[in-house]
Amino acid sequence: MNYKDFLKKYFHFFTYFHNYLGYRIFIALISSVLVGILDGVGLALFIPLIRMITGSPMGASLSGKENFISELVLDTFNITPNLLNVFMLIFIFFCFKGIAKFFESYLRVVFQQVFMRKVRLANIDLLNSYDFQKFLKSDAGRIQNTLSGEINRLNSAYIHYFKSFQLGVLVLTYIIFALGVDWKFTLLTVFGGVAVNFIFKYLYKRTVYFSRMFTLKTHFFQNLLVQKVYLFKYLKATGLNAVYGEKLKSSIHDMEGIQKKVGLVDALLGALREPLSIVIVFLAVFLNIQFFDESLANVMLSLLLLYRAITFFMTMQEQWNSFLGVSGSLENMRDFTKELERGKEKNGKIIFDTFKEKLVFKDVTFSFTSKKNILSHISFTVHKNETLAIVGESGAGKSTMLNVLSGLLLPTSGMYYVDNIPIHEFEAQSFKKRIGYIVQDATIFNDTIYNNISFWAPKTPENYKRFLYAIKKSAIDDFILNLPNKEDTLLGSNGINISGGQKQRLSIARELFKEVDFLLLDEATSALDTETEAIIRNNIYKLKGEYTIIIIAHRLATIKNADRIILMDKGVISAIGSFEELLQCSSKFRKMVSIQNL
Ligand SMILES: Nc1ncnc2c1ncn2[C@@H]1O[C@H](COP(=O)(O)OP(=O)(O)OP(=O)(O)O)[C@@H](O)[C@H]1O
Repeated sequence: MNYKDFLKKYFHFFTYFHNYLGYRIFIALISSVLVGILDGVGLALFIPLIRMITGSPMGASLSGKENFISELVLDTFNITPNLLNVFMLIFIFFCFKGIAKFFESYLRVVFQQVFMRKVRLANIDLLNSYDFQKFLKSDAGRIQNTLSGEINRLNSAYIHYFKSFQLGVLVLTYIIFALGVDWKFTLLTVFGGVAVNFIFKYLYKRTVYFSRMFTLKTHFFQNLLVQKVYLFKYLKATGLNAVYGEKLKSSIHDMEGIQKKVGLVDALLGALREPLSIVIVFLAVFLNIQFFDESLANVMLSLLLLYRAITFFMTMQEQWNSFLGVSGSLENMRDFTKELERGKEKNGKIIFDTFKEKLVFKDVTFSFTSKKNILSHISFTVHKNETLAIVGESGAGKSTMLNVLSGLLLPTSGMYYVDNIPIHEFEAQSFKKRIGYIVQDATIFNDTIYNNISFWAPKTPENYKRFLYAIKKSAIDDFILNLPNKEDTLLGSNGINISGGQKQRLSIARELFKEVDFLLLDEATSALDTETEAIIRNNIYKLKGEYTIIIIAHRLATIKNADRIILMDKGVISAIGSFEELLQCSSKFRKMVSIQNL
């Protein structure tokens, strides 16, 4: 077993931090050990000091092994044990401890920031490259919660974990010192401590369980909250706001209930700790005097050292329980990251520069599950700058086809070629950059019109020229340039509200601002009134021949001027051709046309 496997098996929390912090974790640990040693040695030097000041019988017995630390230090540095020298030595040790403590505390904060940054950046990168199909199955509340609230709990987990570790080092240091003074008494006390820890183990387990439950409950709450904001209008308009609000409130009560339970366990641990420690120490003192016949002076000295060890041990337990209380977030984050890693989209190596010739579907089948094909054996070709429309009944597979065309979904079988190269051989991002995607719900960001369209591109003369081109092509230029603040007008919840048609034109402008080869429109104009729809439709057709356009629309008027139309029926192509050709060859199409009075 190599050291990584060993760490993984016995120190999985440690391994998690180690994955992000690497060598830094050892620097942090060494600095903790140093603080512990300097503190312990500094304190041990008080023993000769007490002896010198009091000359007490307790001090008199403190020579030889009982005094091993101070003897060692005095011998090593060849120092005459007088009051001033010992005092100076103690002072120097505590100064060194101060310096070590400073570095230890500072490094803890620095490494904590490094850890949080690395976790955040790694997960955001992974989310960027998360496969769309996997995303469809994921829980939006969980994603949101993990990357916001849960990440703060992870921060607390880091702090508590390392504090526990540092305190553990101090406990060990004092136990070693106490062992040097009176090993029998120390061992008895340590065994007692270990025995009591078994009682605490059950309580620790409960804390871990509640921590996991809390994470799950917060995912659920976030999910409800996201939907509450997203569906606000619908919920408000239908009076369902109150009912939905009750769900949210009940979720808040659930979270509160769990946190109260964590608090209860924590309070129990806190309350039990001191009485149990007293019992252990008392028993150890009793056994020691009764059976080992050690002098009370030695016991008292070990007790002094053990008192410090016990104090640190109790604080360590508190920190550890606080760590366990948030450890659910660590497990959640680890699982979340693994899930994102597993769900990484397939990525080829070929950089897609620009579209040259044709898109070819060759016997493409797509299914979400093995049970049902959503697209079955589809074959067709789209030539550069052609305008292709896809029509068909609801659920026929039109959006799925567009998702495959855009590379969001990969064929389950068959092959999709772009300029004769299989789609999965392209570097995904470079292909997707060449796509303009316009959907029914126009996407508007809370920012200025310029930023909404340029996607935060700097306002250089070149970009501004492109901006003017985009707003002109999408027929929104008059509206924007007549606003008091023109393109600097704020949109969205922080700015002005604009109509559905204006939003749609803005989102078309955003796609035209980008240098794209393809314009994919999925029911982009179906939410608009006929007049606005006609305006946008004309604008889109003005782009004919400049872009390769693929349109899904239920309104057949929208697609009348397309070069070719694909009629989908239950996942297969029922007919393909121009509007007139389909009228000739497809009774289904004729029926659709007559229903829409075209
Ligand atoms: N994420 C998914 N998981 C499983 N099945 C899905 C998923 N998305 C869509 N489907 C199924 O795929 C089929 C085709 O859906 P698709 O959205 O492509 O149809 P469509 O023709 O665009 O319909 P509409 O006109 O109503 O938008 C439907 O039966 C749908 O239930």
